[in-house]
Amino acid sequence: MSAAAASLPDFMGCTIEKYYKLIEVLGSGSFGVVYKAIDTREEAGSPARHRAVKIIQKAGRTPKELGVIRREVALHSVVSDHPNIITIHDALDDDDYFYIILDFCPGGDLFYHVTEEAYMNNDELLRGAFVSLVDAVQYCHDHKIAHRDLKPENVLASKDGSKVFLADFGLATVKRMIDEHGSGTALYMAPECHGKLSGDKPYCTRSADIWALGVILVNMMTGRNPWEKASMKDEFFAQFMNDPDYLYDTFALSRGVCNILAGIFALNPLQRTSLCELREAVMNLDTFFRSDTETDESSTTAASGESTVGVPLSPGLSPDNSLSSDEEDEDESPLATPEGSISGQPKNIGMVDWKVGSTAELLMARHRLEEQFGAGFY
Ligand SMILES: Nc1ncnc2c1ncn2[C@@H]1O[C@H](COP(=O)(O)OP(=O)(O)OP(=O)(O)O)[C@@H](O)[C@H]1O
Repeated sequence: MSAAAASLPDFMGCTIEKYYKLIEVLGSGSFGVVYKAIDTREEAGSPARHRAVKIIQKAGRTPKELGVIRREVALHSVVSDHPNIITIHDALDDDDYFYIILDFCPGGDLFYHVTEEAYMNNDELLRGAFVSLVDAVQYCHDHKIAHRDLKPENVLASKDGSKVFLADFGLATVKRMIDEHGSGTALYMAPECHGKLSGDKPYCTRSADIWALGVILVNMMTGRNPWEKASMKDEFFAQFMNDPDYLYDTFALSRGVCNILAGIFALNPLQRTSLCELREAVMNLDTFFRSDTETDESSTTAASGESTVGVPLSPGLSPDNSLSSDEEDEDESPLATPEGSISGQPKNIGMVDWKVGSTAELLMARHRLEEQFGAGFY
């Protein structure tokens, strides 16, 4: 049981905002507990009948931390109409809790499907799911939002793993460049996010998202991690840096996908494959996996079909996935305090103030300025 789950009362059987009856605990994370709910307005059998309700306690959080939660909901709301991003239907709060009403996703998260090896040696399932994820991230970037914590645990999936839905915008930002190092989940962080390799310089949040997609692709193809941390102190990453064939030699992957990975894992973020290029390359790829012929010709570890190469998967390693991010001090986004949202009875605090209001205006203003003066002016 997570700390959040332990400190929250049992909401089972409660009805939130007159309509959402909580019927089952789906899981808990660092900050809240997620229930399956029935929307009592919907007929039995309607796809909209089931919802997920995430409940986050306010007690013990600073105003800044509460602002981070509101920002998460606000940024998620901006992109939640994409088919591969989990939909937020409502965001409510009362004196004590936030209640975030989401699409119910019955298939668990991508981490589960990766551990079940759902995508291994299944080119079309993998291609469809991975490209959907790329599309979701592209949609975020088109709306000036970088996710910053892309990992299989933050992607929900359909039961067969063919459909994926990006979730958990807790670290998302509208900043293109950021100088906050070490924020995210180490396994998925690009070298420049750790700071050392790039001299602690500010880095591009969207390029870092692309790197994380590369690690997720390795997870989906192999059920393993390529390294624990993209740092020269990491034995596997150091091997990758010294040998361009490291991934090809380690895993039973096709030459084609290793070339794609080489573009994603470019050390220089400016040389990293763009999302458009990545999508196109994956769509045009013959196969992700090493063919028998290719395997016969190779005398590598990968050729033996060995599944203990690379780094094993380990869930939930997000030591820096913190609510107390210093980013809030300088966040340019005026999202922190939607009027009237903190006190009083549970009510709809969200979609008008947060979605159509300041966030959207800010993003649109940025978009116009970028069109006028070019990207990167801020
Ligand atoms: N929309 C949803 N539909 C179905 N299950 C969900 C949904 N959202 C979350 N869950 C389930 O609830 C669990 C907890 O989700 P939550 O977002 O609180 O935490 P997390 O992502 O595991 O952790 P953290 O917030 O610490 O990153 C998830 O692992 C998932 O199994």
